[in-house]
This record gives sequence, C-alpha cells and structure tokens, in this order.
Amino acid sequence: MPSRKFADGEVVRGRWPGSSLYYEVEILSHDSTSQLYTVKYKDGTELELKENDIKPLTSFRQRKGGSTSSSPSRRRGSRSRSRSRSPGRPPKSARRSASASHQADIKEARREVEVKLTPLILPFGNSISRYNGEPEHIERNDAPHKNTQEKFSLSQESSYIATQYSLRPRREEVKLKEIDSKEEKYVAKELAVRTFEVTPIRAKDLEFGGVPGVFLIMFGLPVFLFLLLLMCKQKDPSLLNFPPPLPALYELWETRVFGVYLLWFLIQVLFYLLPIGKVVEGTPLIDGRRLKYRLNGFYAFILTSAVIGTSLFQGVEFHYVYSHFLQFALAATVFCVVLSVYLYMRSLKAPRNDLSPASSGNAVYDFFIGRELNPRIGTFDLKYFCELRPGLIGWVVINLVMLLAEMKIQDRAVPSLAMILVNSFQLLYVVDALWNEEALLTTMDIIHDGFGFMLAFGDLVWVPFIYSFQAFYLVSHPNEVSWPMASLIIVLKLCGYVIFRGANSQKNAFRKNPSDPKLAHLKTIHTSTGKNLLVSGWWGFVRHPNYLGDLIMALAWSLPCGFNHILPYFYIIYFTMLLVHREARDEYHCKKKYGVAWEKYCQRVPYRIFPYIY
Ligand SMILES: NC(=O)C1=CN([C@@H]2O[C@H](COP(=O)(O)OP(=O)(O)OC[C@H]3O[C@@H](n4cnc5c(N)ncnc54)[C@H](OP(=O)(O)O)[C@@H]3O)[C@@H](O)[C@H]2O)C=CC1
Ligand SMILES: CC(C)=CCC[C@@H](C)[C@H]1CC=C2C3=C(CC[C@@]21C)[C@@]1(C)CC[C@H](O)C(C)(C)[C@@H]1CC3
Repeated sequence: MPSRKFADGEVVRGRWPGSSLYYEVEILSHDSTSQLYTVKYKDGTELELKENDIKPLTSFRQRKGGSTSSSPSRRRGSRSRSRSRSPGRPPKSARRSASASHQADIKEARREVEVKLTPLILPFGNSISRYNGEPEHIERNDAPHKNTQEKFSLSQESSYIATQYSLRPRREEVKLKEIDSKEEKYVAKELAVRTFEVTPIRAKDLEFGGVPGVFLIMFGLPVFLFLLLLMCKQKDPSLLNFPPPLPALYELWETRVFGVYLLWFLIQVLFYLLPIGKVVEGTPLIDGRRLKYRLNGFYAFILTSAVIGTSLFQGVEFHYVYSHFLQFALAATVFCVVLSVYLYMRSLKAPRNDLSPASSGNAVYDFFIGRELNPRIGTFDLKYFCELRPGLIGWVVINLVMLLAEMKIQDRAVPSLAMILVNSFQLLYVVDALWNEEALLTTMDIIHDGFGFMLAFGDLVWVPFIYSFQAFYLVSHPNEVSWPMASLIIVLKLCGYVIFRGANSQKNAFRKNPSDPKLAHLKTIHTSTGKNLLVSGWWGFVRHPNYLGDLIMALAWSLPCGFNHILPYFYIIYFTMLLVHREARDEYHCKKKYGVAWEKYCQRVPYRIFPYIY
C-alpha cells in the first residue's frame, strides 16, 4: 500500500484548485484508494486534494512579504492593481513564459484541474458550481444585501473553469443569511481572483465549426467580401448576374492606396493616444488585475470630423476613395492579415494568464479566435483600439464618401433622401457606440474572445466595407423614397434605437450599480455568482432585447434602398445570422456561469430575440 506523506490533524498548505495559491489547511483524512486527502480550510471549506497539491508549512516560512492569510475567505490585501502574490506563486523571473508551448500549458492546466473537489461551502452560494441547489429567488431590485454581492463582477472566464470541477456542497445547512456580508465580500473577491484560470477548451467545445470551420471562414470571408463589392458595381446587381466579372489581382493592389490606409490608421492611433478623456478600469481579469482604458473615442470622432471637414474645404479629392474602393478593401485586408500574424506571434510569448479563455492550443483555431486576450504595447490596447476607431469611424467616413460620390455621379445638387437616411441612421449608430464607449468593456469581444483574425478582420475590414454597403449600393442604384415611406422608416429606426439603447443602458447601469434607485422597480433573479439577472424591464421582454433593437435598426438601414434587389438586404441577413449565433454562444456561457438561475430566467423569459417567434 503506498505510504502517505501527511498525517491526520497535521496543519499544512493546500493548493486552491485551479490556481497556484496555497492556504493553511488541516488534514482531516486520507483515502488510500483514491490517494486523496480531505483537508479543511480555516473558513470551514473542505476539499479533497492530491498529495502534490499539499506542501508542508515549512516550504513557505522563509518567504518574505508573503501573505499570512490562512483561508481563501480570510486573506485580504489590495491586489486589484498588481498581479497576484500568492504564497504559491513563483518569483516573476522563474515563472514559465508562454514561449514554452501552449501544449505544455494545456498539460499543466489539465493537471491543475485534476484536483478532485468534493465540497465547497460558500456563504453566498457556490459561485463556481454548476448546479448547486442554491436557494434561487426572484426579488425586487431593492434588497439591501445585494449591494455587496453585485459589486464583484466575476469575470466571464469563471464559467470555463467551473465546469471542470465536480462540486458538491457537503455542509448544506450553511445558509446564505447566516453569513456576515463582509465575509461574503472577501470570498467573492478572492474567488474572482484566484479560482479562474485560463483553461484550454476541449476539442468538442471549439466554436465556429472548430478548425475546419474557422479555416473556411478565414478564406471565405475575404472572397465573399470582394464578390459582394464586385456584384454591387454591376449595372444590374441581380443574383442572376453571378459571378461578376473578376478583375486581375494586380489591378486591385495599389501601394498608394495602402499608404493612405496606413495614414488613416496612424491618425487614429494618434487620437487614441491623446491624454484626454476619462480613464476607467475594465472587468477583472483572471488574476484579479483590472486593465485601464482611456475613453476618448468620442473626442477622436470630433477630431476626425474636423480633419475631414478641413480636407474637404481644402479641396481634397474624396472621390479617390470611391473610385479605389476595392483597392482600399484589399489594403485593409492585407493590413489585417499582417496584424493577425503579429498578434499570433506575440501571443506565443504571452504569459498564460494573459491568454483568452477562448483559445484552444490549436494554432489555426487560435490564429482565428485570438490567443491573447488583451494584447497591449505599453498602455496601447490593440483590440480595444481596433474595435471602435479605424473601422467604426472609417465606416462613417466611407458613408460620407458615398454621399459625395452619389452627388457627383448622379449629378445631384443635394444627396438623395435614401442616402441621407442611410447616412444619418448609421451616423447615429456610430456616435452612440462612441458616446457609450465604456459599455464595450463588458462585451463578449473584450472579455472573452482573444484578438486574432476574427476581430481584426471584423473590425478593420468587415465593418467599414460591408456595413457601408447600402450607401455604396445607392451610388450606382438610385432609389427614390417618398416622404411617407421615409417617415415610416424613421419610426422603425427610432423604435429599434429605443430598444437597443434602452436595453443596453439598463443592463450596463445594473451591472455598474445594482442598487441604482432608477432600477429599483425591476425584478431580479439571484444567482450563485453574486451577480443577479434582470427579469423585468427590457430583459424581461426577451433574453436579448439589445439584439432585437439592433436588428430592427438594421432593417431600417436597408429599406431606403428599395426592393429592386436583394443585395442591400445582405446586411440584415448576415446580421441575423451573426446575432443568432452570438446569442447561442452567450447562452452557452451564461448557462455554465449561472446554472439553475439561468434556467429559471429562461423559463420566465422564454424567447431569445424575437418575441413569440424565437
Ligand atoms: N453591429 C454589430 O455588428 C454588432 C453589434 N453588437 C451589439 O453589441 C451589443 C453588445 O452585445 P454582446 O456583447 O454580444 O452581448 P450583451 O450586451 O447582450 O451581453 C450579454 C451578457 O449580458 C449579461 N446578461 C444577460 N442577460 C442578462 C440579464 N437578464 N440581466 C443582466 N445581465 C444579463 C450576461 O453577462 P454578465 O451576466 O456576465 O454581465 C451576458 O453574457 C449589443 O447591443 C449587440 O446588439 C454585437 C455584435 C455585433
Ligand atoms: C464576419 C466577421 C469576421 C464577424 C466579426 C464580427 C464583428 C464584425 C463584430 C463582432 C462584434 C462587433 C461589435 C461591433 C461592431 C461589429 C463587431 C466588431 C460594435 C462595435 C458596433 C457598435 C455597437 O454599438 C457596439 C459598440 C455595441 C458593437 C460591439 C460589438
């Protein structure tokens, strides 16, 4: 029979599962069959640990300045800004860098999650358990105890670790109310910081059809983009005229166009770096750090407008962008490929904690989804910058270019009503995004997806060159819109906007301050993570009211183009597919994160996006 290293009653340090942090524990017993020790933390938490995850107290005694805390719930300190300094964390120099292969990371992570957890008693419910049997209840949003709970925004990553464990409460008699709220605060904070590490996802969890799927998307999307633009350039853009005449590849490349594109990008970089605008903290990362972001997107937009206005006044020929539209699309695509290669290469040196929870260890998949979560050069955040600046602001500039091209080509003194509608609707959308810039920090793109080809292409190519498609279409396919029709379209757009903005603002306000008096009338479902879910207001209507609003707006963008061709409706077709897929991804993550509470929410609010339909 194999010998055991630690005796019952011995006080040692036990590793907190899924992390490299060790806490003082007492050995309760040892199971000779499974070779697991049952240990008890000072707050009463009992877990089963492998021998490798237990160290004698003496291993830690010499360490200077280490934490003296003895249980996950008791340890405290101001670590929101610095990296975790747990007793188990090796010195920085000795820490393994990600230049060691991702496969090695996977092995290590798998070894970590092998720790078998049996019970975990948490004062506010089991924050990392999937189905914990916690007392779910629906309440109005004015219960005072929620304040403390809601302050902790546990990062989305929690869900990826959570399902790796089999957690069962051993002392079910511990009730939520018996626990003092201060203690809750520490436990929740500590869990957010310690237990959630990047766990490589298993092959079956790969999204977008796995490796073959992303491979197809990466080649298919650029081809599709060019075909669409070429189709639109035809006099009769009917689908019957597919395929459009294809230009030679060398005709599409112009170094001057690439230069103009780079200039545009650099101007946006410059505006991003301006020390104007509020600095805010993002959602906590897996190691508890919160990155800082400067919110100056709206200023960048004002400055860009000033630059564009001055250039127009100076007689700069904006028609060049229209006449070289495909060349610009190619320049942006080339730039995006180079950027994606750079992002992948640098991610190989990134520490494991900096990797995206979506990354898999497969090079092709990770090149697509993005391996590093928040690639930064100093304080310059590449993903955050690309998401809102060159592409989104570029979209508005391209729309303006199309408006001018329409006037020139159709010899108009003023732009058509259809063009004005499309331009102003989309301007409102972009200004809204920049005005509410902070909301971007809680989107799936920022907290879950890495920065790779998908977002680089989406942000830098797809948004400016596809989202401006209606304006591009109207340049060569005029459509006269009557005023009654225009009024209907405007009403539709405003309805969509009210739903989109109302839903996003309601959720953002709730996540920022759950006890906001303005939200006191809303009902919520308590969840075990400490974060609650809204079940009335916009979020009680359908489960993704913001997507519904976005889709209604998308329809209003296409309608001014008339009904002669399907092409201008491509956007709404694509967007419906994108949001349905995105909703499914979010649903999957929320189910993992909130367990029964999410199922309760689904029962209460059965429709996902379209009431009574889907
Ligand atoms: N124009 C475009 O191409 C695109 C636009 N968008 C728009 O971007 C915006 C952001 O979208 P996206 O990031 O996908 O998703 P959401 O803004 O809808 O965020 C989803 C998250 O909200 C939280 N949540 C879900 N239900 C509730 C509830 N009942 N109460 C409180 N919180 C809840 C959950 O996170 P948690 O609980 O962790 O807070 C969930 O993961 C949307 O308006 C969308 O339309 C998105 C993609 C493309
Ligand atoms: C086809 C392909 C490669 C798709 C990638 C998807 C991207 C185009 C979108 C993913 C999420 C996005 C968001 C916006 C634009 C489109 C992308 C990048 C967004 C910036 C639009 C403006 C909104 O107000 C928003 C800020 C909420 C939104 C965030 C998500």
